[in-house]
Amino acid sequence: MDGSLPRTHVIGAGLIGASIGIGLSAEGWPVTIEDADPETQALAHAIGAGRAPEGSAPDLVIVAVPPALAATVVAGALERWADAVVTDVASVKAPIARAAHATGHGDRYVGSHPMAGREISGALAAQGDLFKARPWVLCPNGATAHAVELVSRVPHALQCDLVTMDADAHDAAVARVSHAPQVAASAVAAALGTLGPDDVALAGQGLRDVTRIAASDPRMWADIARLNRHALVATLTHIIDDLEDVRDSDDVGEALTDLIERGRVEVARIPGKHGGAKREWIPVTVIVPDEPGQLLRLLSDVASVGVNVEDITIEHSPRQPVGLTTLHVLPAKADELSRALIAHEWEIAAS
Ligand SMILES: NC(=O)c1ccc[n+]([C@@H]2O[C@H](COP(=O)([O-])OP(=O)(O)OC[C@H]3O[C@@H](n4cnc5c(N)ncnc54)[C@H](O)[C@@H]3O)[C@@H](O)[C@H]2O)c1
Ligand SMILES: O=C(O)C(=O)C[C@]1(C(=O)O)C=C[C@@H](O)C=C1
Repeated sequence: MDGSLPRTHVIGAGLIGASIGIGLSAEGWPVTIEDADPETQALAHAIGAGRAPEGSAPDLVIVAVPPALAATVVAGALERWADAVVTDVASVKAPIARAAHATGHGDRYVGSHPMAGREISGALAAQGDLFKARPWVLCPNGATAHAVELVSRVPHALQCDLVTMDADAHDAAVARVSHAPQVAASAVAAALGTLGPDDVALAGQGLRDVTRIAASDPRMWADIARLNRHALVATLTHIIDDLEDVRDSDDVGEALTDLIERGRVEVARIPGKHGGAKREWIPVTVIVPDEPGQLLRLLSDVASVGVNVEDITIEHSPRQPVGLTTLHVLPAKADELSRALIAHEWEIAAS
């Protein structure tokens, strides 16, 4: 390494590998990227996720393959490049750390886990800013200070919130904050199977909020469940016990009140957009005709007022040629935005 930016090689050019490649390349890092699938590899090069692999050895290797393959690919990279530091981004850390240490080169391995992703896979879904302001976990587990410093440059470059943890503690925590939520979202979505299309069309925002990740790739989650089975089963047992208490109670209302009250306490502890305290935003819902260009016109009108949109959600109305677009803004800005949009002849929905 010439003392500046590390020559970085990404293995696996799907959603996460290509997003990292785009993000680091945009920061000027020399990135090469490879994928077992030649079409995916060509696509990754075309979208700016890195150049084709070349002869010289990398300083840093980032393994972004499916979870079940991560241990083998990490071990292979440690053997292949004797001076390189190796990291991976798999959603479960302890089994991969064990495999890295079994090679005898575990001091050059630092496990990583960016706590951001999407419910769609593949390079086409990649975004260079996918990880911005999100937690990025490092599990050094016996790595050298040089290896930890080198790997930590990745989350710094991608403007992530760096968190250092032991691999087992990481796996226990993500069972609760990531893996069980996927199971719960899929179970709620699967329960819609008894309904016909007209009944499903009644869905409001509550169902959408709870089921976004139900569209996820089952292959990735099957790998994650197998690798983190123990912690996942413990978490599911906790959730199932709570659900059984509600189902079996003589007073279902009282049992549900207890569950919702405990849930309210815990949900308030989930950090908001930038990892800090959750911010209170006010929703301004606008009725937008389902026609090309209308959403763009709305956002231009919002921009002309100078109000920052903190978040945006779009709900399509199944039987009407309109969509409901909800703009989440700071409380001090909500009235000003509503008045300005009405002046621009937008219809505001009652909240
Ligand atoms: N998707 C998420 O939300 C998310 C978030 C954080 C971390 N992760 C972790 O990131 C990793 C990648 O997930 P993804 O969502 O990018 O998956 P993906 O399916 O989009 O991409 C994986 C890529 O790896 C390639 N690949 C498979 N075996 C390979 C090999 N031996 N050599 C080179 N390439 C190979 C595949 O062809 C594919 O393009 C997983 O380990 C996952 O646990 C995923
Ligand atoms: O936002 C999503 O789509 C995700 O599911 C991302 C998510 C998560 O649970 O937060 C999923 C798995 C990864 O290991 C890390 C991030």
